[in-house]
Amino acid sequence: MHTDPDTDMDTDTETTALCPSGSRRASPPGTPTPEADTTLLKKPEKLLAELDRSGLPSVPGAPRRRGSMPVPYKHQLRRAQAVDELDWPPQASSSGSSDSLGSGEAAPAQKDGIFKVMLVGESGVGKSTLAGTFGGLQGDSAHEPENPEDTYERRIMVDKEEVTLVVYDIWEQGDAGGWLRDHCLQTGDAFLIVFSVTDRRSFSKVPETLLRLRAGRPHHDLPVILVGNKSDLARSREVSLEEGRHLAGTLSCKHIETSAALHHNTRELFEGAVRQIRLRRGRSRAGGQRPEPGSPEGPAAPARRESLTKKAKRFLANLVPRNAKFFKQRSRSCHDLSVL
Ligand SMILES: Nc1nc2c(ncn2[C@@H]2O[C@H](COP(=O)(O)OP(=O)(O)OP(=O)(O)O)[C@@H](O)[C@H]2O)c(=O)[nH]1
Repeated sequence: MHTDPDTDMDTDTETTALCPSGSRRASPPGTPTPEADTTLLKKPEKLLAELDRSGLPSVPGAPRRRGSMPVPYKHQLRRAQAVDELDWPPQASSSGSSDSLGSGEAAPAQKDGIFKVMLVGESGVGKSTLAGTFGGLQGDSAHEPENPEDTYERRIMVDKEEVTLVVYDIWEQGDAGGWLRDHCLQTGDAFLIVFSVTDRRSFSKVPETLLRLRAGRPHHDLPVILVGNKSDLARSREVSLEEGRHLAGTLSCKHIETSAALHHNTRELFEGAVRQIRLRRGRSRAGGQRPEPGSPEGPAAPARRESLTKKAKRFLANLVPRNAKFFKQRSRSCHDLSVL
């Protein structure tokens, strides 16, 4: 059992729950946001509210939509319609994030300071509990089903630089969750694939989830961290630390074990996600990112439709690194979230 009080998130950071109108409650730095002031929404409504926020007028001084105002017509559409009729998928931003949610018309410098992290994984592995630890919530009452807080925004210091980290816990299982999963895929700057070390089934689903993520953003070098949660439950452990690391090495991901219940390694996880995004942004600025196909510097767009076999091969090639030396390097450092 680990008890590590140091792993709690910074106390000098600011937490902002996103409100229904999509406008954030701005509290001055250092002012704690009262929990009672937090407006709780169900997941789809929260997402629409976020979409609304990205559509706010960019004119300085223009009024922001209040909760009492009617929702714009496009947001009153059914989910499927809304996806079809809004420009989808959104264009990738220069910062490497599609920015369909959240940052709206932010200046590039601002965008660079916003890091969007998606919690994904099977049901019951502890995604909401992890998100709660990030949001500063504590105790069981924070995770009552009628309080489905699922998006947290905090300003945190990582390596002496302040960033705005937004953590989304909106991943849904099953057919009904397809729309939200697509949003997750297109929006995230980094993905935390959470499994429970006490549930081998959730671990065995990791490659499939990763494949889905990489297939959804084939031309992006997505930061992905495998998170073995519930490490405090030593007696019911079904997945060893070595197995987790080995899988991460094989899949070219990072790996960390956490206990959301004890706040063990949770701070390392979220700060690590920021570092992974920063490293990739730095590399892409230095010219190392793979260009989009069809772009002047990228490979020519395929003239013909690919066969299913070819597509499958390409997905697998993306999943497993081709170069054995590279693979060894990656697998050795998969637990170090401060390096690529
Ligand atoms: N012992 C222990 N229990 C945990 C930990 N993390 C989460 N739990 C418990 O596991 C259960 C499921 O946690 P959730 O956070 O709801 O899991 P989830 O992945 O969000 O589940 P869905 O909302 O169904 O997708 C809850 O009873 C949590 O209290 C942990 O680190 N240790």
